[in-house]
Amino acid sequence: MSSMLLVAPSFTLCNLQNPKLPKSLSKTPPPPLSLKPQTTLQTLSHNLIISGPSHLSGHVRISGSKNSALPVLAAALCCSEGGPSILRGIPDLSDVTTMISILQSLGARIDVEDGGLVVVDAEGIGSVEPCSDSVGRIRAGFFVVGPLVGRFGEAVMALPGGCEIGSRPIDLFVRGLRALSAVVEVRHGKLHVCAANGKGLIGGRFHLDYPSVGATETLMMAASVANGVTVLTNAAQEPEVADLARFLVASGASIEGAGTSTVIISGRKKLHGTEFTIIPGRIEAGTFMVAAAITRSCISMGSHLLEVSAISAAGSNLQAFDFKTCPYPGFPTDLQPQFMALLATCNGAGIVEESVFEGRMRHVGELQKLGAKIETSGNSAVVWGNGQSALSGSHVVATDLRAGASLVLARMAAQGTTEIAGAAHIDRGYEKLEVKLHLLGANIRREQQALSIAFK
Ligand SMILES: CC(=O)N[C@H]1[C@@H](OP(=O)(O)OP(=O)(O)OC[C@H]2O[C@@H](n3ccc(=O)[nH]c3=O)[C@H](O)[C@@H]2O)O[C@H](CO)[C@@H](O)[C@@H]1O
Ligand SMILES: C=C(OP(=O)(O)O)C(=O)O
Repeated sequence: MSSMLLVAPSFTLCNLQNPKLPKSLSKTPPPPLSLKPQTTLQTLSHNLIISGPSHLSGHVRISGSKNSALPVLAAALCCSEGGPSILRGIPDLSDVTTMISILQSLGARIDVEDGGLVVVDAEGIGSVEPCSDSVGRIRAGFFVVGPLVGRFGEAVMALPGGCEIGSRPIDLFVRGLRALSAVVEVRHGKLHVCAANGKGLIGGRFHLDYPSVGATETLMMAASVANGVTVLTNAAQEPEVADLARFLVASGASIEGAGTSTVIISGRKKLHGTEFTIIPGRIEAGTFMVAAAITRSCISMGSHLLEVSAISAAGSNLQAFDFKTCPYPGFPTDLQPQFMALLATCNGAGIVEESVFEGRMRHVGELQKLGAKIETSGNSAVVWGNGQSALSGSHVVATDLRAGASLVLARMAAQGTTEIAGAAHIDRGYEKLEVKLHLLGANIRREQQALSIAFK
């Protein structure tokens, strides 16, 4: 039916000469398009309903780090002997569930217990092609290419997903794997990676043009189960990179310098299962610090590693500040939207520069709907803060994980009751955010609505 509709206008033009209709076409007008839905998809939309302004008090427990849990789960694929990897502090996040389904699609056996315990038995995995749908949902799904090609000499990967905050290419992964002697080709939209000699990867030197977290982690995993020594320069220095190295070393790898810009990995053919506890989430901790500051409250924080840590307190008269996001040890891009929300409630103008991701300003429009005075130019923004009463209620939409967090924070400072749609983005990286905020005194609840989407 659609091809007839497309052909019809051009036929009108040809018809002026000597119309010769192909047999498959006729001059009979097509039947009117049926508006009757043929397929209906039922899904749940998650909204957060927040009444503000809130005042917080009490203690919050920070969960394990998403960006540590995801690569450590991927790295468990390197462990081919000596029992399973017993991982503690793994947060209950939808990204973790997706990563677990990726490992299961490869044949890993996984037990998820209460309290953040996940046991991964990757000894008998029987596939080198993880579920494309799951890999396409999260950025870290792609990281399994490192363990797979390192251990089996082969991997077939769909392209990764993750927060839509820029183009997020994978060129550094590809060039890095090539430096370890892999052959990388794209066929039918998938990346086919194999060790050139048909056996395993061979260590090599690789300089990252940019200190990419994911590329550094992926290459560290691949090099841990390669032959020979690998040297990575201009490597990412994030604490999560160092945490991954701690896991790999506990599993038998030899890695020096992780957490600095030069990482030296001496490949070992086999890694073994181990017990490991991941670090708490510094981005979640930072988000709760902003929660305290934006509501001019005082809270304390603890985690599975440190029972009581810093008290976060804030006076009522906060002055604006400037910041620029950069790779570690610079200001983390994953806290930029939350701190932008805080700036909207400070006094004076603050300049925000986003240097890590070229598309991480999508929260600006939503913060503006809440009354924030923000002007953007490319990847910079000026926020004119106007004290705590600057924000008021409006329905807004979370477009990605940290954008969602910034809207929750801004809404807690704002007057009135409204909803934030798209809470599923927040669930990717925060464990029960609304429950934790509610326990601290925020007036916040989740509403699930059944949505029917009709396809014709
Ligand atoms: C699962 C995980 O750990 N996610 C984190 C990780 O993402 P991720 O590992 O994707 O972030 P990267 O450090 O790789 O990305 C930083 C910059 O490098 C660019 N780039 C990256 C790879 C590449 O091959 N080519 C390239 O140009 C990206 O487009 C981006 O502009 O680090 C980011 C930066 O701290 C965080 O925001 C993410 O929360
Ligand atoms: C960008 C983020 O995550 P990811 O890299 O998993 O998309 C984030 O955690 O803010």
